[in-house]
Parts: sequence; structure tokens; C-alpha cells
Amino acid sequence: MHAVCSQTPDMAIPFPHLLYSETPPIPAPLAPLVEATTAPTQDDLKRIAAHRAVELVESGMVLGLGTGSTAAHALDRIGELIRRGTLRDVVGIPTSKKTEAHAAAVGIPLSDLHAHSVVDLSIDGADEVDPSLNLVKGRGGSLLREKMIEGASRRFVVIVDESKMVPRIGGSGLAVPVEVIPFCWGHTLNRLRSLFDGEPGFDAKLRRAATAGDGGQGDPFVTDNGNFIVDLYFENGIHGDLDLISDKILRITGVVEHGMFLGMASSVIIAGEDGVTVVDKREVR
Ligand SMILES: O=C(CO)[C@H](O)[C@H](O)COP(=O)(O)O
Repeated sequence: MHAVCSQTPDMAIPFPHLLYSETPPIPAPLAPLVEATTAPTQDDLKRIAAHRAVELVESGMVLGLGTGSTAAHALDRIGELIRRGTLRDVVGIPTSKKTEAHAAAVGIPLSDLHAHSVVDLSIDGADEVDPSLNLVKGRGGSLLREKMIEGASRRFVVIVDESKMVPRIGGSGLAVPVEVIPFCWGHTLNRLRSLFDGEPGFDAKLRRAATAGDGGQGDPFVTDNGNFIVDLYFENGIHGDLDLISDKILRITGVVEHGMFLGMASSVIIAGEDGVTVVDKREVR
């Protein structure tokens, strides 16, 4: 722990009864998504979920463009449909600089929340999804812009492969990210740690930029907003009232936002080896 303030330091789908199908409003995919004879890879499943979500995109829409390897498939598909002339007059609001560059490269016209304070449809991936459609997002580091844009959306559709479904968020052994300002980040980290004092197996760590050979002690990872990320680790997931826990985290001065997206998803599209399941917010607790 740094004492000095420094600015540079395969599970079953649990909702089979909620499965419904939609009538595709757009032409079929240009090429087969998966060779029929081989089992789909995880990336195939991500693409299948993404293409299913893009079926919801209509001409004239303002779109929230997600970040990550699953959302990237949606960007490619939207770009493809724009180039074919199937989609017209759509604009996309990117949730990260990486997405901005990708969207521009595939020909999606870009905008922002200044010009469009209401977004028609956002499509994005997630790191974890619980049975109530609460999410963990931000392991790619884009949680703040994602939460702003997806929170401004009439409809927020989450796209995942089935490995992202968990009984309890924070329980997959991976981090729940919290974006913090660089100033005195160690102090903010300690305050986050004391919030979860007594939680068995809890840990909080500053995220470092991935640099080969530095033993994980390299420069801090810096978000698109110039902030740092503190990753929270829970041994058995986050227990208790998630809204209350969210409020407690956000009340710490120095915290900008966290990666729990509670009650925000309108629906989740889950691609698995046995097919696609769509779970709608209205059908869960
Ligand atoms: O929240 C995110 C980025 O901040 C991503 O949506 C999340 O990490 C999922 O990524 P992937 O689709 O690559 O698994």
C-alpha cells in the first residue's frame, strides 16, 4: 500500500421459461455465422448475440455504442448494414475512445450526448449478469462513459455469451471496478477497503496497465477520462442490498463511478451452445 498521495503510481442458462423469439425486421446475415459442423467458439457466441441485438436497430435511431469484444461485433454489423443502405440516418454515441475509432472505421456516423441527450438504443456487453439482470461492467475500463450513455437510453440491450451469467455479481472471481480520481488514490482505495472490512476474502487493488515483464507493478491503468481504476475482489460475490452498497461506494469522495449497473438493462441476449435466450427486464424481479 502506498502511503503517499501520488498521481503517478459453463453454466446452464437460468431462464429457459423466459425465452421468446422476435421477428427479424432486417435481412438475414450476409454469411453463415458458424460452420454447422463445428461447435461455436466463445467469439462465435458473442457475434451471434451481437447480431441478434442489431436486429433491433432501425433507420433514424440514435445508438449507444458499447465497448469490448462482444460490442465490437455489433459495431461491425451496424457498419455493414449502413454500407449496404439497409440502415439510414443512424448516429452512434461511442462509450470509449477505442469504440469511437472502431465505429469511424466501419462507417458509423458519430455524435455525443451534447447533441443527443436521449439515446434510442444502446447495445453493449457485460462482464457478469445476475438473474435480476444486474450487471458488472468496466473490466475494459470504460464504465463511466458506458453508464452515462446507457443510463440516457430508452432501451439498453446487453449482449453476452452464456459464460457471463452468474448467480450473484462479483462472484466469478474477477473484479468489480471502481473509477477513482488519481489524486490520493491510495486514500480512496483504503476507504473502499474499509467499506468491506470483515468480508471474507475481500481485496482491493489499483489496476495497473498491462506491460509485459513488469510483474504487475507498472504504471496505473488510466481511463479515457484520465482517472484510475480500483478493482474490488469478493470471494463469494457481493452480499447484501446492492443499491445500498452502490450508494456507500459513491459517497466516498474521490470515487467517480463503479461498475455495478443495477436495474439498467432493458433486456439481455444470451448466446449459448443450445441457442439464443432473450431475458426481458419486465419478466424478472
Ligand atoms: O464493460 C465493458 C468494457 O468496459 C465490456 O462490455 C465488458 O468488459 C465485456 O467485454 P467483452 O465483451 O470483451 O467480454
